[in-house]
Amino acid sequence: MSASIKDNVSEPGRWDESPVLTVENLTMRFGGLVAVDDLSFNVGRGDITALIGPNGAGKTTVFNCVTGFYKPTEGRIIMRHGSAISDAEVRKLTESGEQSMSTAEGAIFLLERMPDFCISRDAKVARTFQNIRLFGGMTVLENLLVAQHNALMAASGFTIGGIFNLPGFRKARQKSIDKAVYWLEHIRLKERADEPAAALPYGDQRRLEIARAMCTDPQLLCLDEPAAGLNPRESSELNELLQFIRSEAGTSVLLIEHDMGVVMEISDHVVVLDYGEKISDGSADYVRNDPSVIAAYLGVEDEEVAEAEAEAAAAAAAAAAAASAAGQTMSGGEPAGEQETKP
Ligand SMILES: Nc1ncnc2c1ncn2[C@@H]1O[C@H](COP(=O)(O)OP(=O)(O)OP(=O)(O)O)[C@@H](O)[C@H]1O
Repeated sequence: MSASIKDNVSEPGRWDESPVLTVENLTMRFGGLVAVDDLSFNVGRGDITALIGPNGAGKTTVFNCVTGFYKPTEGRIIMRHGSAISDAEVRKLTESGEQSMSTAEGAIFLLERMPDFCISRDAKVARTFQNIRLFGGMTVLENLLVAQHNALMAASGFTIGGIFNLPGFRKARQKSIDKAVYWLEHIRLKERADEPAAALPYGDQRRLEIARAMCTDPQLLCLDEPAAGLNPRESSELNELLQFIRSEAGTSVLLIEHDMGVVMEISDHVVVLDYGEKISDGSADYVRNDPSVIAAYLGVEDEEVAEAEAEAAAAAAAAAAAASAAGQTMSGGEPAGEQETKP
């Protein structure tokens, strides 16, 4: 398997070189409805990747396949822990029929074979939902501690260590409190740690939900419309948090988002779906100027897309011809930069 996704709608990028996640020929059918149709794309390690598209394009279905809520009808979803995992190792895992395999550098997981709790616990994929799903009656701090339940249970030896408050358990509990406080500081909610989560304003609840996901130490964080319902100030705080997660925590982010301001400002890589198919895949600039994307959002006819694509191709050919003519003129004389420096 090559990590590079070669097709006629993709701009190759660094996300193809060492992806943390590869979605390969993913298809999801609900009876006769094809919600996702032969979709392939990479999520670059340490990148913010946005999955966008009009309503009903299949974005949430892709998330549900990646996080194990749905078993895909066809296709592979490969999660890599470690940047130097070879195609041969991925092939070996696929042929073995197993769900995961350790490698010299890390591990590989085939998510389509795994139950959802193993995807979050072992493959380290965390997610948030379109509707906030905090524990409203628990305090802000408790919401972050409950996310670390697995580690605390293991440290307690599955009860005994916790009941007798043994040193190993005490240490693990302090570590989880320290981690919760670290994230509370970064979402600026430390002062409200003891308040019920439901009492927070909407934007704070969104950031708390993301912090709760971060407390599970994910390698990949999947966010379903994190900016929905936020005002401009809250949107900008969200952008700041996501950029912090990328740069400081080193976690890769895959997000579904309708707010194009947020997508264009923070995304390293954008994948566009329409009617379950990928119509564009590249940098924010690449997809912004892609006529198919403009058409999908504005709803213009196919002929107009063909016309726009023909115009874009003609403009590119004219620019290339002009550049080549200029190159021939220049090669006959002196380079422009040197001429300027001469007395
Ligand atoms: N469990 C399901 N059973 C049947 N059809 C479904 C199911 N889940 C999704 N669909 C259908 O699959 C298609 C894609 O839906 P999906 O929710 O993935 O789109 P989306 O791009 O996330 O849309 P939105 O932006 O509105 O959330 C839609 O036609 C939807 O009705």
